[in-house]
Amino acid sequence: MTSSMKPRDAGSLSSAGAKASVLVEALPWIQKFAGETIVIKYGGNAMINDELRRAFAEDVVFLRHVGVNPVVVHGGGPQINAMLQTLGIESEFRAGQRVTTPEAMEVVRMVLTGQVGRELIGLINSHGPYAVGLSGEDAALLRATRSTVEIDGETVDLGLVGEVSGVNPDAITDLLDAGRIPVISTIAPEFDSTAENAAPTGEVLNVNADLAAAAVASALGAAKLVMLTDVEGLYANWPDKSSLISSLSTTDLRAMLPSLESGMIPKMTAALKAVEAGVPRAHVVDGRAPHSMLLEIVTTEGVGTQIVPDEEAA
Ligand SMILES: Nc1ncnc2c1ncn2[C@@H]1O[C@H](COP(=O)(O)OP(=O)(O)O)[C@@H](O)[C@H]1O
Ligand SMILES: CC(=O)N[C@@H](CCC(=O)OP(=O)(O)O)C(=O)O
Repeated sequence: MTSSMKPRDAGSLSSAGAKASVLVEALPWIQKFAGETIVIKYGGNAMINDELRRAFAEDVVFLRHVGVNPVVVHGGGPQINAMLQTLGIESEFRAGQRVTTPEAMEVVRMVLTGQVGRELIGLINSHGPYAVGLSGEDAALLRATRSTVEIDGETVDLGLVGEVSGVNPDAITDLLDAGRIPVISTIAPEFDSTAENAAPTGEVLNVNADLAAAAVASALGAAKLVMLTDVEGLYANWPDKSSLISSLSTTDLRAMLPSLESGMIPKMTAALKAVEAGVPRAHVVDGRAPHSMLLEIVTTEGVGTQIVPDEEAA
């Protein structure tokens, strides 16, 4: 060999074959979802380290480059907890949602829109001018009414917590049409009723990010809702790790809902609402594994738990 010749190691052809088969397997899925909108909920518990956050940003940009319209809805529960703790503000969760006082609300808004959202936007935009941050307050994106939860047959007040009562999809589709990637923080102005002509009260409400993502996915007619979290998916007998469910119908999920705990309550309620509103698939995937979201979308096997309409589960 001369000095300009570089040796190729013997195994490189077979490893190239394996890489090519991954790409070829992705092709029908890329074709299926090209031109479609996929709503990706990035949970605060899945943003564990820089490597994972960077991998998430790469996946989102990958999807955009193969013609999919990704819409990111982010959480930030642990990040809000850390800031509340620093400021010495107490906060508790009921049925997986934060009881939100006016004092806590200011922190929720600051952390979600000023910290967590900003960081994601920066990571995505290290690949090009794609991400634009929106809160539910921007361009009348979200409307919300006060939300309560039922615990043991009792109605529990959550304070300044909202459920989405309306979505203005134009605020998102205008950005998608311009080739951008919307990154949504789930703060929403309060309206005094769900009616179209309802008046804003002047308050802003804290909306659970899973539930907001489901409302956004339904309003956009998304092809999928993918929720990244810190477990492999939904376990039938939590915390028994051998009981991971790969697929279940909306009827089976509805039956399971009363037995669910903590963060899985809003997450599975969101999945159910999205699929019942016509989103063909909702998925929960493990955000602690790099590129899990992309694997879910572009591989045949998929990962995590998927929720499908009853007629497809049969
Ligand atoms: N049946 C279940 N299967 C999986 N996780 C469950 C289940 N029941 C409760 N959980 C809890 O739900 C958590 C995920 O919800 P949450 O903490 O709100 O995540 P995120 O911040 O990603 O929205 C898991 O970490 C787990 O502790
Ligand atoms: C009402 C309510 O609980 N809001 C959530 C909003 C953030 C969120 O949902 O974050 P994760 O997706 O990381 O859990 C909260 O205050 O923590």
